[in-house]
Amino acid sequence: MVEVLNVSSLSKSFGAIKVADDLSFQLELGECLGVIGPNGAGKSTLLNLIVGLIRPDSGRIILDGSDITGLRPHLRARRGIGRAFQIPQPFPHLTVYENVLAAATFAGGMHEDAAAEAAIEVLQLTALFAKAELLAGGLPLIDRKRLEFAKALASQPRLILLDEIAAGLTEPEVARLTEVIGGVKAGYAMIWIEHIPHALRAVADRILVLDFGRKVLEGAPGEVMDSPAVRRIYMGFAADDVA
Ligand SMILES: Nc1ncnc2c1ncn2[C@@H]1O[C@H](COP(=O)(O)OP(=O)(O)OP(=O)(O)O)[C@@H](O)[C@H]1O
Repeated sequence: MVEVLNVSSLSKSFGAIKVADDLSFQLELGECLGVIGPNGAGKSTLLNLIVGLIRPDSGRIILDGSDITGLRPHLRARRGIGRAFQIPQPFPHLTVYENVLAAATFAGGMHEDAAAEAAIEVLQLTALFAKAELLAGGLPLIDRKRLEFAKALASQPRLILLDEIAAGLTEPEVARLTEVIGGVKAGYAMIWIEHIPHALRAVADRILVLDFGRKVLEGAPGEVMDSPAVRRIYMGFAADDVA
């Protein structure tokens, strides 16, 4: 087992609001940690703490054995943290290939042939190869989501952070995106915030439940999703709604 991320006793408050409250968890290579919790629970804040956009009040973040708690965001990115957002933001006037190539070059620090090879490999992994020459701005939402994920992969990450990447997709599209994410996860450590329970069930190895910045529960997806407390309090639906 290779530990990629170790978060210990991470705390952060904005004024009187605790957005991270003594959070600790670990993540190994090939593992996907799903993160759920109600609106305002601190899920995006956790990712912002990990990428360095927000500094914690206390606690430590260790990536691949090195303490990155004090590092600035661009230096953390260089250590191998890639992020994909809910709203994809490709360069619309560049092709799909050029977008991924730009990520491999500028975020991944690769040059010429190596960047081109990496871009092609990522396009294949994300089922975008056939669309490589299309302009990113004209893609349907599912392909823009794939491209968002492809750009994160092209940045040569060890740790991939996914922030509600499946939001806004139809059911069949969620399944297609989930297949892509599940297909590559063995090579990375992943944290995936998502409000779609069955997407997390399909890919996540563990699920961490946040509320008011606190870890309420962490465990196997079935166990966590089937917990009456999670169904009622944190996800706002009744037991029978979960597939
Ligand atoms: N920069 C900031 N300054 C002050 N308060 C903030 C800041 N960023 C986040 N917050 C507050 O921290 C709390 C947690 O926000 P966060 O976006 O992390 O929640 P979330 O779990 O991701 O919610 P959602 O599911 O709605 O995206 C919220 O109350 C939010 O208003």
